[in-house]
Amino acid sequence: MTTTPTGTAEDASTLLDVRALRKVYSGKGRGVEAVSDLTFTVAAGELVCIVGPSGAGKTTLLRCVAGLLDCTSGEVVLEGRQVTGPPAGMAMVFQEYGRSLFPWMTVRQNVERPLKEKKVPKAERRRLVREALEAVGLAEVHDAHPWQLSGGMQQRVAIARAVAYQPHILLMDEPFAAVDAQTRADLEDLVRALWKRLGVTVLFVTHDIDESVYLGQRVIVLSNSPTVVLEEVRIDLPDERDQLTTRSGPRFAELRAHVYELIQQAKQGHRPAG
Ligand SMILES: Nc1ncnc2c1ncn2[C@@H]1O[C@H](COP(=O)(O)OP(=O)(O)OP(=O)(O)O)[C@@H](O)[C@H]1O
Repeated sequence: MTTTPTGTAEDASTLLDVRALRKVYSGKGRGVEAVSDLTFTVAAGELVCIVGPSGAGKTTLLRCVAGLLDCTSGEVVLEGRQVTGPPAGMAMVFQEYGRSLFPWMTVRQNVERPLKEKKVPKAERRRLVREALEAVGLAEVHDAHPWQLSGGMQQRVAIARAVAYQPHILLMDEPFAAVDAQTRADLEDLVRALWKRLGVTVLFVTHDIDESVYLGQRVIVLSNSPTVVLEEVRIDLPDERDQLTTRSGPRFAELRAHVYELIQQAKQGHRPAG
C-alpha cells in the first residue's frame, strides 16, 4: 500500500496536490533544508514544467512526489490519496537513461518488465509493449539491446516503458539534459505528441528555460534553496507547437524573457513577498 486516503476536499480536476512540502536532509551535526515550503496543484491532463536554478531542489521535489523520499513536513496527495511510497498510477523518466535500462535485456524486455511486475496478462503485455514502441518510433529495434542504440533512442525506450505502464501521471526529471540539441528537440516533440494522444498528466522538471516554455501549459518557477514557488507562469501559446514557428514567435520571446528574469532573481536570492 503506497497511498492513504485524505479527507480534504479538492477541486474535482486536481490530480496532484503538493501542500506545504518541506524537505530537510539530515546530516552530521546539521540538516540541509533543500525544500522550504512548496504548494501547488496539477490538474488531470495538464502538462506542467518546473524550472529553477541549479540546486533549487527540483530533484528533491520530484522524488518526494514520486514517493521515493519522505517529506519532512507537508504532504503530497495524488488522486485524493496521500503519497507514502511509489504510487501505482505514476511512472518516472530519469535523466540517466543509461542507468535506468537493463543492459542485458532487449528493448522489448525492458519495456515489458514493469508490466510483468504489475501482473498484466501476457497477451495484453505484448500489445501494450508493441503500441508503446510504435508510439516512440522504435518498433523496428525491439530485439536490440540498449547499448546498441544511441542515447536519444535509449531515452525513447525509457519513455516507451513509462507509457506502456499507462500511468495517470508521468514524472520527468531533466530527461533530455544528456542528449544533443537536435535529439532533444525531437524528444520534446515526442513528449507533446504523446501527451496529446494519451491524455496523460505530465510533470516535467528542467533547468532549460526555453524547453519549459516550449513544452508547458504552465511553468512553475522555483526560488533557490531552501525552495518556495516564485511564480506560476501560464503559457498562453497556441496548442499546436513546432520547433521553428513557436520558438521564433514574439509571445515565446516574451514568456522566455519573463521566466529568465525570474530565474535571475532566484539566483540573487529573491523570494516572493509575504
Ligand atoms: N542526499 C542529500 N543529502 C544532503 N543534501 C542534499 C541531498 N540531495 C540534495 N541535497 C541538497 O539539496 C539541495 C537541492 O538539491 P536538488 O538535487 O534537489 O536540486 P536540483 O534543483 O535538482 O539541482 P540540479 O538542477 O543541479 O540538478 C542542494 O543544496 C543539495 O546539495
